[in-house]
Amino acid sequence: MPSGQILLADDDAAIRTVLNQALSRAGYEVRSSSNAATLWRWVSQGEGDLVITDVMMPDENAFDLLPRIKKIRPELPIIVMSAQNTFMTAIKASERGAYEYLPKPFDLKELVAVVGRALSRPRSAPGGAHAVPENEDIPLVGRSQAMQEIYRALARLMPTDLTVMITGESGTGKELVAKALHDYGKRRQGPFVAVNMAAIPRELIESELFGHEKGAFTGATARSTGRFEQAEGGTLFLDEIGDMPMEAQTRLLRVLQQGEYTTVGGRVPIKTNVRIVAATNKDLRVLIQQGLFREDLYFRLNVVPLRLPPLRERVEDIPDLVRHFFVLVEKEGLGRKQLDVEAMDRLKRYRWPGNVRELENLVRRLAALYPQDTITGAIVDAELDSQPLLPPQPAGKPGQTALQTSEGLSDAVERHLSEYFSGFRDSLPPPGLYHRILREIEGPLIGAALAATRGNQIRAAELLGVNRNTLRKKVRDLDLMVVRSNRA
Ligand SMILES: Nc1ncnc2c1ncn2[C@@H]1O[C@H](COP(=O)(O)OP(=O)(O)OP(=O)(O)O)[C@@H](O)[C@H]1O
Repeated sequence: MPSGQILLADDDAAIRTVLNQALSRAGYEVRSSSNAATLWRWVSQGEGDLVITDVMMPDENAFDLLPRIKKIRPELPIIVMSAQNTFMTAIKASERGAYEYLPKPFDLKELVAVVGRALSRPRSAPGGAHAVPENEDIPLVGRSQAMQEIYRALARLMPTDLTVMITGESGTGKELVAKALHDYGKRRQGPFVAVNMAAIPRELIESELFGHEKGAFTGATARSTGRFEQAEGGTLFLDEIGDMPMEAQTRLLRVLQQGEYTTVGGRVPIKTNVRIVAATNKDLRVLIQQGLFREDLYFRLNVVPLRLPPLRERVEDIPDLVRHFFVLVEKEGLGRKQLDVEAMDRLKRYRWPGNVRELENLVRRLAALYPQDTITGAIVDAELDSQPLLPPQPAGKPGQTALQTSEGLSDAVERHLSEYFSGFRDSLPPPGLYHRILREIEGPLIGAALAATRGNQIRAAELLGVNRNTLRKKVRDLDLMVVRSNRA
């Protein structure tokens, strides 16, 4: 049974009661208060093994209190809860030395797990507070659940130098996330250098990245520095990493393994101190199967994977993003507009194949081309005319709803398979394809059913129309993670 005293501060009595019950049931002793002053008194008297606090309290903002607590008791873990779920909240929590940040509402089981982890971590490793620039324009916009996860992951990554692999469709914000990791991380005084593998001729990639010596190849008339050298002490963002040729992959692997490289045509190993953030919109595991990407490099790069969801999976972010882009274009001298309800509805039902970039471009067009202050649904229709809309949210019972998206599932699978087969050119994929493909479809299907039922396996089995035991076995066999929530 775990033990320890928890100091809890939140001005909402209902939240105090619920958390008190959950934590007491888990074996902790809880003292709770509705204000920051009492929390501060307890902490300064040396009480408590862990603090859980809301950000907005009647007498003080917890972000102002945190540095004082850290000063007198640097090893006391602090968990911050907030309903103000922006990127900056997550970053500030990390910057002020919070052990963890939980956007409200959260799962009680998760809170208890975080408390358990915080209390069992080695005492000599206090959550490293690091100062980040004050009051920046918020770089990442969106408060959807999916973005909350990204913010929390970013906040945890800020004080580290870990290699990060960002995946996501084109235009989902991969470069923006890489830049935020740099700008708010501990290397922000160093350079941020971005290289797009798809934009450089393949035969020049090695020299671009690692530099070359004079005479290394025809046309190399002088020594040239590479991007690694330019990024020394900072971050190197390797975009479209799936397009990196094999030879360059081998050199990159060496950097990740040994922290050194040689220039093209050079012999002397050069030590390097660069944080690598890679990004791709391709499935690297498919490239590995096709022999186009080194598996060992994949594992070295994929230390912390971050998946950016496509915009159609977080349509609730669209109003915030639209507002954000209108503010940006206003700063550039274009008129500020607003969207009527119908126009916003159209945007939420659109597929957004180009994701946030496409939305940003649309806002620019609306600001530049239309004199009226209010943008109507008809205008949005005219601007998006060639693109298919998603069907409206079905109102009928789930059982009556046809399995329908703007691209049929079988069309998508067919397209995927044809790309997969063509990757093997004259040969065939490895045997066992039937079961491999079915597994790939089963995983997301069961995952989606569990997510929709918040991890309730009985309801997920009903939804899927399979036996409960069958579902349990599949979850085990496919090694799926089940996240339960009491909000099911
Ligand atoms: N969450 C967000 N908040 C604000 N702006 C965003 C967000 N996500 C993306 N953008 C904007 O959308 C545009 C595209 O983002 P970005 O270039 O980072 O995407 P990407 O995934 O790297 O695209 P690609 O794969 O095509 O290189 C940029 O102008 C970026 O500023």
